[in-house]
Amino acid sequence: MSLKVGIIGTGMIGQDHIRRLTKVLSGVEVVGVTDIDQARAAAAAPEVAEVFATPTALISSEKVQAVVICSWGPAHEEQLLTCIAAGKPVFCEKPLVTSEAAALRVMEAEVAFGRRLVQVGFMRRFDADYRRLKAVIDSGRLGAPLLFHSVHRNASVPEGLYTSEMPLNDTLVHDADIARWLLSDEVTGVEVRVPRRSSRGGELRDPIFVLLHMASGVLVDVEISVNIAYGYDIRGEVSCETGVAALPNRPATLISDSNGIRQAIPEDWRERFIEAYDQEFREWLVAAAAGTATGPSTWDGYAATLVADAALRAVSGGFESINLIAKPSLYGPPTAMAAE
Ligand SMILES: NC(=O)c1ccc[n+]([C@@H]2O[C@H](COP(=O)([O-])OP(=O)(O)OC[C@H]3O[C@@H](n4cnc5c(N)ncnc54)[C@H](O)[C@@H]3O)[C@@H](O)[C@H]2O)c1
Ligand SMILES: O[C@H]1[C@H](O)[C@@H](O)[C@H](O)[C@@H](O)[C@H]1O
Repeated sequence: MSLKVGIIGTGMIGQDHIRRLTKVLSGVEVVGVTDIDQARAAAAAPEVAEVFATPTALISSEKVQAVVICSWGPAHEEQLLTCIAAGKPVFCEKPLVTSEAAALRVMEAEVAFGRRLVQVGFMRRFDADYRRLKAVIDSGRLGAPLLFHSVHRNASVPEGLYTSEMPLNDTLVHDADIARWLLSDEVTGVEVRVPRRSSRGGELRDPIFVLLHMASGVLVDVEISVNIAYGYDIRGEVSCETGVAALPNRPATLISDSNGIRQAIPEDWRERFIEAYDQEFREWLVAAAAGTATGPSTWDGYAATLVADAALRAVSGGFESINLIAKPSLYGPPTAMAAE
């Protein structure tokens, strides 16, 4: 039997996830869509799907068994709380929410419900290259990790929609989450440096350099560049005591012509992480069909939100510390930092 899913937000990633759920994956049916732009929702809706007037109407419909949230970050809180109140499993695109207070409200509601319902869209955790990198670190054969270099480059970002806070509260959250996950660690403090501004980014602080201090003492440097022009370039390298482990360059067809020999670079996140998104939804569908959620949790979304908040405060210079609440047992054993 197929899981009946409703989609909130039918913009770039909403449309890509509709394609994935209707054309790539099995065991799922998209039965409803909604967007504040009703014409966009209608254009994106698969033939069998109903276009709902509001997120609340979609979430409360008996037709919809589980929900996928692909609206803008600031809209996520209300939609998540409505899903939790309805007891429906929900996949929420990152960022979970855009403030600490909102993250705590969502966590409180899910803990009170008593069962995990929320999976956050940190798709890098489902990427085969990142999974292999983590297996090497976890095996311990290179000794303890000491430094992690994370490079996050976007060719461009949507003009007007991508605001000055977003390098830190929309883009950096991926690097914060992957650092926590790869290193099985928590971020305890953040520093930010703003170098010479790219002339391509208008008023945006771009690029931006972030240093994450982990509870173990590992340092993570992150380059965020969101107007790099040449493609979507994601790199990661972990220096350990007796060796270095890095993400591979993605295999792509080698083109030889009068310009030389070259390999194509992915254009954007859709291309770079296409298999990771497929896998994240495969795993979500299994858990959602059982009425729950696995993978990146509300706790992980909360931790990444605190990093974003601290980074926004650290823009003016200095070190900003992060203080997580004690981890509710719903999200697993206490982390190093929460236990201190
Ligand atoms: N995991 C990833 O790699 C990844 C990639 C892209 C986007 N995202 C995330 O997905 C979300 C959407 O991003 P996008 O690039 O598709 O943006 P987008 O602007 O293309 O689409 C967002 C859509 O949501 C709709 N919307 C906004 N608020 C709404 C509300 N309150 N109710 C109903 N509809 C609403 C908008 O009208 C728009 O159609 C963001 O949170 C973004 O950070 C994640
Ligand atoms: O919403 C997108 C998405 O999360 C991408 O994966 C990231 O690279 C972009 O910077 C961000 O704006």
